[in-house]
Amino acid sequence: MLPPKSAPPVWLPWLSRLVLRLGVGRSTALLTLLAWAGAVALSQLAITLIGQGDRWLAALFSSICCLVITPVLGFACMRLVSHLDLEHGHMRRLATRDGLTGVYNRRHFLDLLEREWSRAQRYDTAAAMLLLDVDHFKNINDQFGHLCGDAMLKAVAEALLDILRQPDVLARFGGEEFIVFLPQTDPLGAIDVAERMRDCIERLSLDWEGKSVSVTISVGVAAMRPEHVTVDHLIHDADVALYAAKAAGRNCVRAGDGLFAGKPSYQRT
Ligand SMILES: Nc1nc2c(ncn2[C@@H]2O[C@H](COP(=O)(O)OP(=O)(O)OP(=O)(O)O)[C@@H](O)[C@H]2O)c(=O)[nH]1
Repeated sequence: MLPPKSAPPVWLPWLSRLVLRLGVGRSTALLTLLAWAGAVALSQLAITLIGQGDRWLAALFSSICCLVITPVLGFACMRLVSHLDLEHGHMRRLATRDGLTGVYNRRHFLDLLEREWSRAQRYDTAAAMLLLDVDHFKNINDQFGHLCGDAMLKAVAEALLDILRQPDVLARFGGEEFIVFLPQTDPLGAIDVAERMRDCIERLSLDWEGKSVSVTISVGVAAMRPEHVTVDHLIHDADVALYAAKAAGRNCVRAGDGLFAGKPSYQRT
């Protein structure tokens, strides 16, 4: 039987909140200052208590308090604060990232999207959404095993990240489905990105137990339009376009109706 886990000290949550609020540098400085103030108070106490009897002993004790206790406590504070900061980073990562691929998870993507959406609407800038689905992914699991499927999803996510610009947001939307928000991107630009992604994944090859495994993706493209009242409308348009890409035989890009304001939907030849 495992020994019962001891409860964390009561001051730890308080310290954790302090590090979150002030950051590593400022909380280390504050704690070191407190340690120094404690050491000075201790040395004053020593001078008062021992000072009348032995002045040398009092001077030695107060020097030890100031010269030894302050750096030791300061160093300990720095270690503790860095450790708490690492832990916060780890927790943040768990809350916002997909555990397998490392890209954003669906929930965090939707949070980010709300922010990006209001910014695009406020400044009246173009924006687009891509919904990508790995074709016949079940076959990869069935033929090469689930671990190979996992490795393939990681490779796909990495390849997609390589294509995107810094402000673009990529997330794993579901099992073998990814979603991308492209701020300040017009419809033609979005289709260009989608086509480059499709082409890159088609050329991607995973070496698995001596065999070369490859997949293709279908991509649905939707552009932000005045009729879109919420982000859900944009996602819905991308979903409809993705469905069209699947219906057209997969490994292709399709754009939502109305993307070109009257012009026919994009077709890959
Ligand atoms: N290895 C692995 N497989 C997953 C993961 N998430 C979902 N899948 C699998 O992805 C497969 C998706 O299958 P389907 O929804 O039938 O779609 P598909 O085979 O890709 O076919 P189309 O989408 O129609 O082209 C299922 O077999 C799921 O088990 C995952 O994290 N790892």
